[in-house]
Amino acid sequence: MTVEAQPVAELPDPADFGLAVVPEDELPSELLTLVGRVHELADAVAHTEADPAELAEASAAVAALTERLGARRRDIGAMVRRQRPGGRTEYGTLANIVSGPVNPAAPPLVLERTDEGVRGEVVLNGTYQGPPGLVHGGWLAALLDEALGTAAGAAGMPGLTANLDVDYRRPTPLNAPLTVAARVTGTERRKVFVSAEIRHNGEVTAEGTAIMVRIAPIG
Ligand SMILES: CCCCCCCCCC(=O)SCCNC(=O)CCNC(=O)[C@H](O)C(C)(C)COP(=O)(O)OP(=O)(O)OC[C@H]1O[C@@H](n2cnc3c(N)ncnc32)[C@H](O)[C@@H]1OP(=O)(O)O
Repeated sequence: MTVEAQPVAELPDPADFGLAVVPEDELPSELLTLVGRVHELADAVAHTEADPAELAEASAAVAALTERLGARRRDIGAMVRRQRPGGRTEYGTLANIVSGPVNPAAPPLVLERTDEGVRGEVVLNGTYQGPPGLVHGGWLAALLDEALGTAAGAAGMPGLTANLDVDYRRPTPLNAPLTVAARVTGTERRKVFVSAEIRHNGEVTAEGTAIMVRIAPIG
């Protein structure tokens, strides 16, 4: 395969494209704690059998909190800047639905670079349920997509997913440790070919390939 999608030595600063950038170490620990609590809250709500009076009380408390916290909203599209070992700088979408550190709906999946590509571990709670007791296939595709995109970015070739193919090999359990890994397998002009898989107990439960297309402003 030809190698014409050349990696860039240094990724551009998203601030140059008008996006807000928040250094990771400036995120208040109180916010991260709140995100974790709301993440757990969603699972509790999805599975509660509390009685109606308790539910009404909880609903009023949540509505009050929503109004209070929503009064000062960050811009959609804000990015997080992370300093990595060796002085490397990485950017991610702050409220990314899969890996965003401030998104309570995100598992979140934290992906680290490896010699091969990227790898991370994640546990999906009951809010990611599709079939009874199992992870929803759309969420598995989302995890794969994120890993595939991050692998391309980590290789210095960030882009958008043009095509995603997923094979579901085994049922993926909820509330169990999963590993997600991805790597670049080839390039051709602006196309970056990537592959990824999700494993439980070492066994592949889902795997996928994607074509990421490097986009002009960040190419
Ligand atoms: C550090 C970053 C970490 C990021 C992690 C986040 C991961 C999450 C990734 C996502 O979820 S991205 C969101 C979902 N994807 C999108 O919203 C993309 C929507 N599609 C588009 O914006 C455009 O279609 C796209 C930018 C992908 C391509 O349009 P372009 O006009 O820039 O490219 P063009 O159509 O000229 O195609 C360029 C090459 O890609 C090929 N291509 C385009 N679409 C394709 C497709 N669907 N399948 C196969 N190949 C495709 C096309 O044939 C061509 O190949 P050749 O070089 O061989 O001529």
